[in-house]
Amino acid sequence: MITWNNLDTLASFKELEGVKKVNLAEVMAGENGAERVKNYSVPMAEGFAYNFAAKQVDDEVLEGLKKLAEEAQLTEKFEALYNGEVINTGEKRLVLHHMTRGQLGNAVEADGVDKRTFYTEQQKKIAEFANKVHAGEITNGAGEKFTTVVQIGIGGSDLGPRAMYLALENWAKKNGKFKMEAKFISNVDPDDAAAVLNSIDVAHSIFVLVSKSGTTLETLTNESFVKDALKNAGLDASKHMIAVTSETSPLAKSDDYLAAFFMDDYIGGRYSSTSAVGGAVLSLAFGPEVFAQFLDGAAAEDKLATNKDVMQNPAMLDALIGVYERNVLGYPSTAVLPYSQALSRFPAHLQQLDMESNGKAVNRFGEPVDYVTGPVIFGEPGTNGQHSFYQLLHQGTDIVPLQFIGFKNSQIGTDVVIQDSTSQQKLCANVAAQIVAFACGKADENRNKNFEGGRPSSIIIGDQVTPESLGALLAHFENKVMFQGFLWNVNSFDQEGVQLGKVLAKRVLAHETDGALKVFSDLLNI
Ligand SMILES: O=P(O)(O)OC[C@H]1O[C@H](O)[C@H](O)[C@@H](O)[C@@H]1O
Repeated sequence: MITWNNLDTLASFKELEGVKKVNLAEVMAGENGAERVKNYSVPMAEGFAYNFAAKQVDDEVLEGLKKLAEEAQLTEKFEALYNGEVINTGEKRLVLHHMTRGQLGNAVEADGVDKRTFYTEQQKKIAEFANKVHAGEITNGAGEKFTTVVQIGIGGSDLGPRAMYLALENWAKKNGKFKMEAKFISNVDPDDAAAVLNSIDVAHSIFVLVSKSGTTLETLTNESFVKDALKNAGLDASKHMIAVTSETSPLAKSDDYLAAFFMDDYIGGRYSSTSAVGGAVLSLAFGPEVFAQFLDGAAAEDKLATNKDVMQNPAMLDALIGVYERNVLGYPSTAVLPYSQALSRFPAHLQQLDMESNGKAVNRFGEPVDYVTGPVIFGEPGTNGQHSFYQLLHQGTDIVPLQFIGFKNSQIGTDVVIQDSTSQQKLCANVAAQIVAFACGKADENRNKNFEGGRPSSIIIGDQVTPESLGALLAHFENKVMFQGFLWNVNSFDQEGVQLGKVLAKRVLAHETDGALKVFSDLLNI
């Protein structure tokens, strides 16, 4: 029997609050620290390891976290989720994104169909379509091959696919898998669509309109923007556009598209990179085989997340340490710091994934909770971040837990030796140095130059950003966020908090305003 309880009602949580806090600077110093780095590491899929040596935990805290995982029934809740229970209580929906990349539990039937069959059929259709585009069997009106794919979408219909495309672009070019360049239009700022349209050859571009609901103002506006551009170029828009949406959306019934591919309400936007939402653009850009490899990596990581043993379940451990930092140590935010240029937009994707999922002040039954939930997530790739906001991370008044991601190898492989080391070695040297600098600090008589240390971080270390490893990394964070939602007893799968602003914006555009809204509207010349 699963019971959904608030974090502060769990005996194991109360016990954890009483456990002696770890002095990170102390435990990370000397031989002891070296031992921790060797031992506090959990294998992940696709050659990754999650190393938490520099987190503010010890064996006693870990014991407490294991008890918490058990009492909060994390494994059982995940099991219920992938077996098709209505986990999204706010919207009364199942949560099935894991099914887009594998089958963890039972077959799930919903809306009269087997869901796994539905998702794989969509993938097959996308693969066939992409292969035909690449083979020149599906062409523009003049019978010429498409060379560019442009995704139009926002939020979950943009961030994940864009981050994944950028992560694999150079890998694909290097490995002979690059089929088409991809561009993305998301913002309703007209400069976004205009700039993208100016940068491409519209006559040889295929546009993927992505909107699960089919009602998102920004996306529909940008669709019209693009259709206008196609018309102005004397082109038939319906020969240049495909749609990815849910079967119940208004877009699903339209004849305006060359083809339509479907996801459904059981795949949250921010969890949709492995569905048709990521599938269409990534299959067109790199070929369906690459997209399938990406799904394999995600599936492998999902499997690990089913493990009952916390020490063999990196996503669960990461989640538990995060909750410990948030609710016991009281740290307000988390920085995600990939030391990889390929992951330049990965932090932006994680911002939505994490903050839209767990930025909640009521539990899954709609009752207010008496504890803090999701942290503020931000990040930039290293080393760029080091020359930007690391000052605050090292010496600011807030302690910000850090999640480093590092790779032994670059993607392109071109490198130079300057001052006896390659750029890749310099990159990796920096991440190693940062972990120790944050954890251990350095005493100095000059207070201004003093580093307290005690600033916790973890690192996920991998070989290279490849389709498989990227899939695994994505699934790790999706599962981490899910487990944290279980611990906080919030519904991680709805996002009511984004509605009010949308409603008020509509009122502004309809000139139905008064008070502050009216004055702001006037100030902005609407
Ligand atoms: O895919 P769509 O239905 O167009 O939704 C796009 C995005 O907009 C909404 O406002 C939500 O906050 C996001 O979760 C969603 O991903």
